Amino acid sequence: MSQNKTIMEVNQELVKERAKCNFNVLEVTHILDGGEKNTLHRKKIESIALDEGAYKDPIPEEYLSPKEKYENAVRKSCLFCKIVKNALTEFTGLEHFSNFFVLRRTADAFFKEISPFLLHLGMFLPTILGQCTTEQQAYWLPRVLDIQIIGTYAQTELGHGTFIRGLETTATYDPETEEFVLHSPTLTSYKWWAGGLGKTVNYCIVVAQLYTKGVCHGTHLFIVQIRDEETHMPLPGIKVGEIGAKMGFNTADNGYLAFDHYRIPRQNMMMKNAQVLKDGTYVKPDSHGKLTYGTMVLVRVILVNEVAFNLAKACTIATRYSAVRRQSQPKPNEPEPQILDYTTQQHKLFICIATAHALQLASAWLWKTFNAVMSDMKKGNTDSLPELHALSSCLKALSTSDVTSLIEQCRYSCGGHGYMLCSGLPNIYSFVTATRTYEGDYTILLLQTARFLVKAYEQAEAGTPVTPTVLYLIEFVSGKRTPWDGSPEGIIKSFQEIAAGNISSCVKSIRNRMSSGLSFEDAWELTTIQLVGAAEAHCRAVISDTYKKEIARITASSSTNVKIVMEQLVNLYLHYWALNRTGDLLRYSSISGEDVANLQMKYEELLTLIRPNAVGLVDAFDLRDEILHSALGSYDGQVYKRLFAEALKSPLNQEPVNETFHKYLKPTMQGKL
Ligand SMILES: CCCCCCCCCCCCCCCCCCCCC/C=C/C(=O)SCCNC(=O)CCNC(=O)[C@H](O)C(C)(C)COP(=O)(O)OP(=O)(O)OC[C@H]1O[C@@H](n2cnc3c(N)ncnc32)[C@H](O)[C@@H]1OP(=O)(O)O
Ligand SMILES: Cc1cc2nc3c(=O)[nH]c(=O)nc-3n(C[C@H](O)[C@H](O)[C@H](O)COP(=O)(O)OP(=O)(O)OC[C@H]3O[C@@H](n4cnc5c(N)ncnc54)[C@H](O)[C@@H]3O)c2cc1C
Repeated sequence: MSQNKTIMEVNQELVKERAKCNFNVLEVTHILDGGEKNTLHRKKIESIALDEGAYKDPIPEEYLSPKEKYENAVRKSCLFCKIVKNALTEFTGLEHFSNFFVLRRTADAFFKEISPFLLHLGMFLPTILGQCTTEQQAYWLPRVLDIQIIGTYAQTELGHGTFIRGLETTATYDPETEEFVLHSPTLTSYKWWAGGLGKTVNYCIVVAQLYTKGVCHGTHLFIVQIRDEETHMPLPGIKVGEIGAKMGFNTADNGYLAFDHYRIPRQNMMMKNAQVLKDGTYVKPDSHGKLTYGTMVLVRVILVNEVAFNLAKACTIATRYSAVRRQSQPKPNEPEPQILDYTTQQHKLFICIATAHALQLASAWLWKTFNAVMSDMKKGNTDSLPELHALSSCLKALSTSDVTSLIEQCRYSCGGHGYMLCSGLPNIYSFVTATRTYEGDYTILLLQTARFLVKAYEQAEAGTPVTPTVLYLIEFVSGKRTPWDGSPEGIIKSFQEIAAGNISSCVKSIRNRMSSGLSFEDAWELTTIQLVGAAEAHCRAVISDTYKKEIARITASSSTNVKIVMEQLVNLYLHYWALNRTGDLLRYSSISGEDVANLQMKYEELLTLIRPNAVGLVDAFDLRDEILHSALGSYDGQVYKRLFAEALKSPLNQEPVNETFHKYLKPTMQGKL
């Protein structure tokens, strides 16, 4: 493995673990990267960006003041841009966006939290690609890709994040001057949260209610210059600043923004889907009404990959640490075991490895689906958009929620040392927990998927065709059931039956409530707990099915031992979730109590089978130490030496006696305070 320039010798515990591993680690790395070519490309970018050590901080980030942290993050963002500029100029369209995954991964060596430029590449650029006409793109894209301007995406307001139709910022067209007048009528209409808005960006995309000829046409997108390109001073009519300290994202200068009758040229409305003509005539999009929500769909797709990567980081740290750490003495006169040998520790960690694989493969599949839908839409066909919206919504919701819990589980599995910032786990957690909220809150997105599922159920009942991911509904409404057999295919089938059963129960509840006199909205509202459950069950079935099929497809030409360990992980994922949902299985499938006991036995066997390969499996994520930022998870496993070295960096350790002794402690102890 291309591991890092380690200055310490590798801990013998890890040497032994690596010797035990029975599969070719590099082959698994290629699977996770999507092929050997991608691995080589990734390593090349990582080398360009990291080999010279430019990412290193003179003082550890955590000991800087908030202002210094931010300034350091801007310095490093500019440096990172300079280093990877060639990779940016290779970019020619949305279909190449996956190139940025490699940059994103590499950037983690530079930032323990996040770059203030994240939104520039993560949302400003894709919105220009997705929402601008060809002429607009020709004007904006070169400036964006060359970082001549820096932008962000300002949609959320102080008063509304979820309910986009409730946004209050207005953009009123003035045909006299051919300009839009942007205005923030209330405090709750202030834009709030956009990353980089506080101090970094000079442009942003603003989502505002469009008024022309006295009529409101709903939310539309506008490119707005907010700061002078020379002086960086906010332009007249703009009020902008930073929103303050947060649980994480503290180097992202999330900001607020308000407009006082601020004018922008007509051409700055993003006009790919709807237009305002010079005289103020509004030209409606002739296809799907929600096309202006396109960037959110893209970013939801990207986030599945993002959290899979972060989970890979967390479980690399926790698994390597668990191989080094020894604790307790279950058998008298025998050495303390590695904590990785405890079955409960394996239960905490191996599901993390399997989930990182499942989500990595599901995200690659979703990315392909996204590109296929985009290509249909270029030809004017928006038929597959509702399914993409339903899929990206539930996959974003479930993956961010699962990964948030599993990263916390990785921290628990590292005991007290996991609580240290230098373990790397708190930063990973505080970054990932936000993904559950932003780009569409968990509950909201699952309810969007539920809308789609309820409609699909009604179509299946009516005998009209349904889309591929809900084909299982046809069997369900026909009354056909598959007897429980405990095979991987059988478990996936039962997950589909759970999903179908849950959707069917929701439909019944809504109908019953409506027949007792409630409106559809009220009946829906009272059923939302079940609807969220149904969407979650559907998504679990989709992830499980995709994971199993993708592994079978990709490993068809792999070596035997790689095939075996990959299949063990798929089975572990399926058994874990089957055991987690025994209530649903008993309700919707033909599983018996004895079958549940067999599932448990099989699950515990899988843990034992995976155990010798655990360190090899996390090595296969091929995460350089620079990217992990972890005293517990480095490739050399020198956990204690690294923890001590980190402790010595604390500012409190730079002097033998702190001045508080003379000011407060001594007077207190001597009764003189
Ligand atoms: C070189 C630089 C150096 C620096 C290095 C940096 C690193 C390198 C960069 C690498 C970049 C790559 C990585 C990128 C990572 C990305 C991270 C980005 C970080 C982002 C930070 C956060 C940003 C944000 O949060 S932006 C704000 C997001 N806000 C939301 O998501 C709001 C959620 N709300 C909604 O989506 C909607 O309002 C909703 C869905 C709740 C309801 O909308 P509605 O208008 O009320 O609609 P409704 O009536 O309910 O439904 C009508 C109808 O429409 C359908 N619908 C809804 N939405 C969509 C949609 N999006 N698409 C299609 N259809 C949709 C809905 O289903 C209904 O259909 P029917 O049932 O058929 O009627
Ligand atoms: C770190 C971070 C970065 C962000 N970056 C950006 C950015 O760059 N640009 C940007 O525009 N925005 C950004 N956001 C904002 C983000 O998109 C919103 O916070 C998010 O969409 C949730 O909206 P909200 O905050 O209004 O929550 P709310 O909608 O107020 O949600 C609060 C609670 O109410 C529940 N709820 C709300 N409506 C319903 C309903 N209809 N049914 C059932 N329950 C409901 C939710 O489930 C949630 O539990 C960022 C947020 C964070 C945390």
